[in-house]
Amino acid sequence: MNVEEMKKAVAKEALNLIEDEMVIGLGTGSTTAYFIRYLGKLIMEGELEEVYGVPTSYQARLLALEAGVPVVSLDEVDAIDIAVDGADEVDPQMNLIKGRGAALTMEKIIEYRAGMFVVLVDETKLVEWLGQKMPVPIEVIPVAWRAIAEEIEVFNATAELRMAEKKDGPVVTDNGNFILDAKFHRIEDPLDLEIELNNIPGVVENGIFADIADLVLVGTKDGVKRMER
Ligand SMILES: O=C(CO)[C@H](O)[C@H](O)COP(=O)(O)O
Repeated sequence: MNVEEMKKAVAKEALNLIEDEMVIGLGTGSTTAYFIRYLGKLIMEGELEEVYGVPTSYQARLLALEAGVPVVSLDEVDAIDIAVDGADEVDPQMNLIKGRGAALTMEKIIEYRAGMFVVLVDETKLVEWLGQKMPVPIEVIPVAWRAIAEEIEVFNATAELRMAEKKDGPVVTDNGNFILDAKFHRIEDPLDLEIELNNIPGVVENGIFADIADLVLVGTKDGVKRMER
């Protein structure tokens, strides 16, 4: 199985958790994109009824509309039954780094609120400790980016302003903010760092998702494996 097949396998596995009348948080990224497409297919075929998606980004919203998943926004629902999303790193305690797609703030709001948060990854995302491969994305108020980058150095880390690829200048998030990518040597205490980073004035949210995932479906060469609490 190659990485793309692993992503498809976990996306299909996650469909087993979906029932009629559920409100589903729809994550962002290439793995969740498979899930959204498969979900749309089940809805279009009449296999699932009265399910609604709450998108975590414009990407998720557009995909859901294209796939035939009815979308509602967070302020229209009383509760979110389940949220399904990808991740950039997963440690053995199921702490995550997310935000390569710059959607971390809405992702965290929706996933925190969900009755169950399911993470879909391929085995390349598994790490021994957070920060092993990926920087921590931090969404910041634009004018504060430099001040916050300097504050982050206190944590013995370096922060870079994320630049856009098909636009001149920095990436601007769905919320109109900038992203700093902060490289830490080794994150010993993810929950503590998550809280500390959010205490810096001007930080909107950061991409450490400590202690929030309920189930991680891992696509491996030998099939889908589960990590759960
Ligand atoms: O956090 C995210 C977007 O903000 C994504 O879920 C994360 O980057 C994983 O994406 P992919 O499934 O494409 O590897």
